[in-house]
Amino acid sequence: MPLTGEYAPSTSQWARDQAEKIEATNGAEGYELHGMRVIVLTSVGAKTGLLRKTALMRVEHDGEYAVVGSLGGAPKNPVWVYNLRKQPHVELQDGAEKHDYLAREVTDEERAVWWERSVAAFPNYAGYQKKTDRLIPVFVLTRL
Ligand SMILES: C[C@H](OP(=O)(O)OC[C@@H](O)[C@@H](O)[C@@H](O)Cn1c2nc(=O)[nH]c(=O)c-2cc2ccc(O)cc21)C(=O)N[C@@H](CCC(=O)N[C@@H](CCC(=O)O)C(=O)O)C(=O)O
Repeated sequence: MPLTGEYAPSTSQWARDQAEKIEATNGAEGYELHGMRVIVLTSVGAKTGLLRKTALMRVEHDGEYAVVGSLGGAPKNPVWVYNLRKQPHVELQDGAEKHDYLAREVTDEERAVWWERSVAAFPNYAGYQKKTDRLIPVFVLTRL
C-alpha cells in the first residue's frame, strides 16, 4: 500500500533536485553520483507527517537494500533517520522500480555485514565514519 500524504521538499537543494529528477524521469535521469547509483527513499516525517524524499546511495543485496545515514560524516544524523525510526514503512525507488519496504535499523554483526556491502557500493562511507564519533545508522529495507 503506497504511502499517501503531502510531499514536503528537502531543504537541501542539490539533494532535492536529484531526488525529484529521478522521480520525474521514472529513473531515467539523475540516478548517479560520482558514477555510482542513487535511489530515492520516501519516508513519513516524524514530526510533520509530511512525505519526505531523500536521494541516497544504492546498496542492494538479494532484493534487500541498505540506507546509510552518513550525511558526509557530519556530527549529527540526517533527520530522515528519525522518520524511519518512527514510521518504518517507506518507499524506495531504484531506477524505474518503486516499491514499499519495511525499514529495520541493524546493529552488531548484521550491521557489520551491511556496512561492508555499503562501503563496497560507495567507498566514501568508510571516510565518513572516520570523520565522526557517531555510529552512522544503517537500516535494511525488506520488501512489503
Ligand atoms: C536537509 C534535510 O534532510 P535530511 O533528512 O537531514 O537528509 C540530509 C541528507 O541525508 C540528504 O540530503 C541526502 O539526500 C544526501 N545524500 C545522502 N545522505 C546520506 O545520509 N547518505 C547517503 O548515502 C546520501 C547519498 C546521496 C546521493 C545523492 C544526493 O543528491 C544526496 C545524497 C531536510 O530536508 N530537512 C528538512 C526536514 C526533513 C524531515 O524529514 N523532517 C521531519 C522531522 C524529522 C525530525 O527532526 O525528527 C518531518 O517532516 O517531520 C527541513 O530542514 O525542513
